[in-house]
Amino acid sequence: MGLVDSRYHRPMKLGTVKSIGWQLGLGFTLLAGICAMAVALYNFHARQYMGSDYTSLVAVVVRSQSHAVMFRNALEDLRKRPGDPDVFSRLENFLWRIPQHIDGISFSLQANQLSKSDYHASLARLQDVKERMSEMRQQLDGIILGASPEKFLHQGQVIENDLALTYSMLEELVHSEAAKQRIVMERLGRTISVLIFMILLLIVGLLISLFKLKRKHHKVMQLSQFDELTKLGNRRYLLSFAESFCKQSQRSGCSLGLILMDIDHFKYVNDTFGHPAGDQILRVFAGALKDEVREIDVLARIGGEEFCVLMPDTDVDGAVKLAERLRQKVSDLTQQQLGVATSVTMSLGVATGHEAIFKHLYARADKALYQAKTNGRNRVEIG
Ligand SMILES: Nc1nc2c(ncn2[C@@H]2O[C@H](COP(=O)(O)OP(=O)(O)OP(=O)(O)O)[C@@H](O)[C@H]2O)c(=O)[nH]1
Repeated sequence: MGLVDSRYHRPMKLGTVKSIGWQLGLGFTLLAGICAMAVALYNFHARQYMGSDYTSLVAVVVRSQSHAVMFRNALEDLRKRPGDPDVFSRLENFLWRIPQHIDGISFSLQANQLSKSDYHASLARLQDVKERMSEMRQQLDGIILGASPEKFLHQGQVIENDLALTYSMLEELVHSEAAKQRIVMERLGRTISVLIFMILLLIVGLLISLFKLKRKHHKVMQLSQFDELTKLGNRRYLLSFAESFCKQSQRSGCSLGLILMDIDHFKYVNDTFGHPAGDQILRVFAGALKDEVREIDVLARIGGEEFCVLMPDTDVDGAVKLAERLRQKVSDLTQQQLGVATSVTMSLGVATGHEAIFKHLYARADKALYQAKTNGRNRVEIG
């Protein structure tokens, strides 16, 4: 009498749980890594376009183009009305405003992170125009005092041509960059959608895996605590209640009862009718016990043909009464009920008390069971 016969218990599948945990962790890390790399790569590729405001840059360039046109008109007016003070003041205004716009455009080009090589030549030409305009301001002072405007007009026409050409080149550049930005933004939108989809997929995958893991864990717990043949709890199941029942009995002062049961001459049954018949008897036997015990009692199969009932709040009289009832019920099982052409009896050992340690209660019941066997079997003894 003693330990569980390992031949009749399936091994726990703890390895399965561990491997699922591994797969889960690895899958999550891989996906998270891929997502992070995709975002980082795209950010690097698209950073030139992210912070650029091409709409306002286009507006600045277009406005500057209108300055060039107005400057040309003012030059025309000077040609037609060389002494008109109104024309002088318009020209003065342009010679002051256009360089300021050139500074504004230079700043906007640099701030919008365009590729320097794309706008370098235009910028150099604008700087040159700016310098030439400061010379023209001095020339205009001379014209106001009566000098000939011919040189001024010629230089003004060259500058106006340079400005028109440079601004149209810049407009083309900014438009093409704005088109690229639109494409990048569209791609970015798609990438974000894909990422969100992947994250959702990841969450769903995780939830499914967690659900499966929980089910496997439940199954492992079942396998590790229950006996497949009789569907009763096993020794581990019994022990999971035993110590707390002992503590509770000590605290409440109520007696804890334990009945150990062992089928008599079961080896003979096996040898005579075969193992499948023995299994059948064990199943019927377990069912008969189950019908008799209270819900609060812990019924377990703790060995091959060895069973026990742990009963909280049960004194010796109550325990012996139940033991006798069980013994009677088993010996009354008919051949029809058993499904085998034989009858079955069992020996029982009873122990009750307020033991602090379950092992001590068990040892007393075990000793009583041994007494029942040696005193002729099919009987109850108290330990
Ligand atoms: N069919 C079947 N037999 C089992 C199972 N578990 C243990 N046994 C058998 O139960 C028998 C127990 O034999 P013993 O320990 O000699 O005890 P016994 O023949 O019942 O004799 P006593 O206990 O002294 O009355 C062995 O033949 C085991 O193989 C099981 O799950 N199924």
